[in-house]
Amino acid sequence: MAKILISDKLSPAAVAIFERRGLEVDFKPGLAPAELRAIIGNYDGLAVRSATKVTREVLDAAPKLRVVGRAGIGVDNVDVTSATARGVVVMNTPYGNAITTAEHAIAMMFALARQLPDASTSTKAGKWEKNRFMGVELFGKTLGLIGCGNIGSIVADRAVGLKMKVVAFDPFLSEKRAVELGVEKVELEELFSRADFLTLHTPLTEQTKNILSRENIAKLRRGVRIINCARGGLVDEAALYDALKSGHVAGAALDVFETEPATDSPLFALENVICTPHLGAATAEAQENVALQVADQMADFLLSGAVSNAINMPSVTAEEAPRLKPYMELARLLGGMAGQLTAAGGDAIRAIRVEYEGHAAELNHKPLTAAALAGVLTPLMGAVNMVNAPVVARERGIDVAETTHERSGEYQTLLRVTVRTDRQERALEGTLIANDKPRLVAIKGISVEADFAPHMLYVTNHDKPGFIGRFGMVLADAGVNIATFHLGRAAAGGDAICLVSLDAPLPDAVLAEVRALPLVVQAQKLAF
Ligand SMILES: NC(=O)c1ccc[n+]([C@@H]2O[C@H](COP(=O)([O-])OP(=O)(O)OC[C@H]3O[C@@H](n4cnc5c(N)ncnc54)[C@H](O)[C@@H]3O)[C@@H](O)[C@H]2O)c1
Ligand SMILES: O=C(O)[C@H](O)COP(=O)(O)O
Repeated sequence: MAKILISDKLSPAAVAIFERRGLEVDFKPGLAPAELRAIIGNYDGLAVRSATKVTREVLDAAPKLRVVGRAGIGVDNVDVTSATARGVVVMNTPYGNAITTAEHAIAMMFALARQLPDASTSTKAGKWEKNRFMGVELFGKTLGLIGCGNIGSIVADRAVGLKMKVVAFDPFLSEKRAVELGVEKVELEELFSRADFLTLHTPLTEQTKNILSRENIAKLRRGVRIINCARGGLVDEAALYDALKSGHVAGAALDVFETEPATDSPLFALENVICTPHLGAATAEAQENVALQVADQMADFLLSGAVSNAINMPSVTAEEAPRLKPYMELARLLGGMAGQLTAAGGDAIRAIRVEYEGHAAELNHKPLTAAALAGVLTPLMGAVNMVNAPVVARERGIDVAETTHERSGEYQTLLRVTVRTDRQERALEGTLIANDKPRLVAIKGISVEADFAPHMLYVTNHDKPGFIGRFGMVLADAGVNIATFHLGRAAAGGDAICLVSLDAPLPDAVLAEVRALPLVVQAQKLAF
């Protein structure tokens, strides 16, 4: 039974889902990094929020780990590159806390406009400072939105409802979508010069890091108020401090910080700064949403292979997972055979092409191609799986192509995996028999129908009398039992193929004898 570790404070709903889905789950929020490293080796799945740092060291200590589920949006606490390299799927819940976070940004904007936290503190202290807390209206003001994805769009919608003008900078926002949202798409410089309020809703990336740098803060309209409910690191905190002190920035509301937990910061001393401890997603509704969603996604993946909201793998819906399963196996086996034969030749792979014909052409072929790549690359590079295979192929400079052919030939459904090296091109074709049983149907264009078996021997030879008898005798003399025997040839007297399945692995000495037989061109053991 697959085992899950929950290492952050997820809603108990997640535990209930895992248990209902028949998975073993340990709920251990607040583990120190060393404690996490000490136990992570026992788990197939790790569910986190933002507190757990899923570093390379954690992943190194997790040989069984297949999936990291982030109950939330930002995955900057997960080393996705290392996870991908180790074949671990990383998934998040991209919508579950978006409304809640957008509402927090709007709440922060109101709080800034009316200085609510300080006004509340002062009133509770028995002061009645009616003149001290003069606010500003939001009506008619311009809100500058940096990042207009899920959360930014919801913020825009609410701001439009408040009769604000919204200008947005987001390189991936289309004009059409901007019109639908009622926002004006602008360049960053224009946003800087127009915004009365500025709110950030981008992930933290190389491009967005310090997007509000000292230089950019200086370009902002005097008296601007800044809201950051996205990520610390988007704003240069030292520069913000100076701009708040000088009055260039009238106020800032920060939910996120360069270093978290943020327990000490010069910004805390400023009156015109409002801070919350990364509470953007902290509502009962959002936490229930993300916990349920991440638990279901992780359980789907571990139990059926369905993949949703993965950062590093193509999606497979729960409906298509059972249909794709036998095709994944076929793709893996064809790729595995091509990989073993190529590895034996010792040549570097230049290109891999995966073709889909007939029924196979109608399938979601991205995960199938990933399975075929994993099959090809594993014999050459060790543990490669569907998650890391596309990256491994890209890193090795291997061209990967996918082609679909709607027409079907002799078979109603067919996969063809072709591996090209500098010396040769080798294509393997396979189909599914009775809908789910993988069968090899051709090698290098030569028809040869065979089931895949754990131990096989592949021989290419010249099609001349005498080969089959001598070959059979070598195996018989060595006490090697042939389970199935399949022959194919390009033309009478031409290139021929012999594929046998064996009850046990072929001893190397016997393989050497087969290779030494007259008419044999190549002989190679295969294992599946
Ligand atoms: N405070 C919290 O508790 C909390 C909660 C949820 C999410 N978040 C943060 O909010 C961020 C946004 O979440 P989302 O769901 O809207 O993500 P999203 O992916 O839907 O939207 C992000 C948007 O940023 C845009 N973008 C990327 N690079 C940009 C750049 N250089 N300049 C301008 N725009 C750029 C993208 O095009 C995209 O539209 C997340 O990455 C997460 O870090 C924080
Ligand atoms: O990216 C997110 O979803 C938010 O930052 C929420 O983080 P949290 O789950 O730690 O509250």
